[in-house]
Amino acid sequence: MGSSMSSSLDKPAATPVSQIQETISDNCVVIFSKTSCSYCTMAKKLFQDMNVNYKVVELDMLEYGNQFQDALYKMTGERTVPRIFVNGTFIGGATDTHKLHQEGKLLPLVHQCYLRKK
Ligand SMILES: N[C@@H](CCC(=O)N[C@@H](CS)C(=O)NCC(=O)O)C(=O)O
Ligand code: FES
Repeated sequence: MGSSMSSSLDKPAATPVSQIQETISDNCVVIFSKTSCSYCTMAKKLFQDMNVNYKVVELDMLEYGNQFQDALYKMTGERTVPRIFVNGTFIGGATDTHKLHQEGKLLPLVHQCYLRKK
């Protein structure tokens, strides 16, 4: 499963927003998470159960994680975790993502991204 940490995210966050934008354009599914957060674990499990690869950024493992949370606040209106992006777009937190999945809308978004990258 794609759960490796990016070293490019583990340095002074001069432009955290652009680093986040790069990460979400490089990966179909990105979960900004904390290792201590069970909502985050549930969100990861949702994608695992769908056999969908995701990139996870564990903000509590990054020296500048706080700055990334500030950037996520600017981009999404909340600095809570998880913050989940699919196909380059913010889809919400854990609750929103589970709801999208229940409505059958999550997998189509992931597939759109796969098709785009072919
Ligand atoms: N309904 C939101 C709840 C998000 C939330 O409250 N997250 C808490 C942890 S479970 C949080 O981010 N607290 C602030 C922090 O960790 O910086 C979701 O499903 O994502
Ligand atoms: S579930 Fe409590 S920190 Fe996220």
